[in-house]
Amino acid sequence: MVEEMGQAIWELKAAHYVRDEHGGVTFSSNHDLLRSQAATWHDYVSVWLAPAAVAPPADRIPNMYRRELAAWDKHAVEIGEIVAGLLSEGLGLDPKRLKELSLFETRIFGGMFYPYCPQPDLTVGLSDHTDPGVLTILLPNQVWGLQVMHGEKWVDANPLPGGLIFNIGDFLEIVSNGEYRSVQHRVLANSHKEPRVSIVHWFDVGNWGDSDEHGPLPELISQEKPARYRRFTKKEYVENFYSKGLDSKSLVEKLRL
Ligand SMILES: O=C(O)CCC(=O)C(=O)O
Ligand SMILES: [Fe+2]
Repeated sequence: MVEEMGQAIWELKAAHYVRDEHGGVTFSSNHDLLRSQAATWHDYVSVWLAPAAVAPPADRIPNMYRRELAAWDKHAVEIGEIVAGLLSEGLGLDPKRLKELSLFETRIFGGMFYPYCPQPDLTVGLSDHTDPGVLTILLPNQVWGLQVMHGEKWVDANPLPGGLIFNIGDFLEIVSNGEYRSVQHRVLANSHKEPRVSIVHWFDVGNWGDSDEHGPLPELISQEKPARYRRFTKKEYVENFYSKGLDSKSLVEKLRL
């Protein structure tokens, strides 16, 4: 479906081409184009799925993938909740703790489309970044290109057929007081003739007023393990993300004590 949208006729793309990143359905080329220092080699479809206040009316979602998207979202929520339970337990907390904090209430679907790039040494497909939210689920096709930073080195994250990849985001790193680390990753410009396609589900905090604060969970802070990050407001979080390209400093670096 993302591949179809990527290859779609220009009229369809143009109907959804917007650079507003705060809700609804968008189609854009190089989604952080106006914020980053250099252009990268991808097209991008996104749909805000929840909360309802930012989700588009159903008829704004292109007909060609309305049903598939709803089905995929349902599965992504199921698996996201299972993983959230395991992540809570991994912190020694009640399995429902992260969910009850409304950490998984905002969901954004992203369809990343990386067409063949004739000069892949001149740019990347997607700049080096950490995901700002809580958890990301990736479902890539079999065209290779994703890399993660391991130690000081970029390592290929080769796709397994049908395999899902879960990324910890900055938010979860902070809430877990650094027990989980957000992973730095990037996508190389696609040198294969076939397009690289990756389906992305970002889970983020819902139900969060402008002046409410989040920070390391109090039960994870002790004399032996003092807070590693300061608390922050929604305003700070949103401004940090939207004032820069993907390629510059993450929130984690700014909040580290
Ligand atoms: O294309 C991919 O597999 C990764 C996409 C990604 O990292 C992102 O959109 O945040
Ligand atoms: Fe990412």
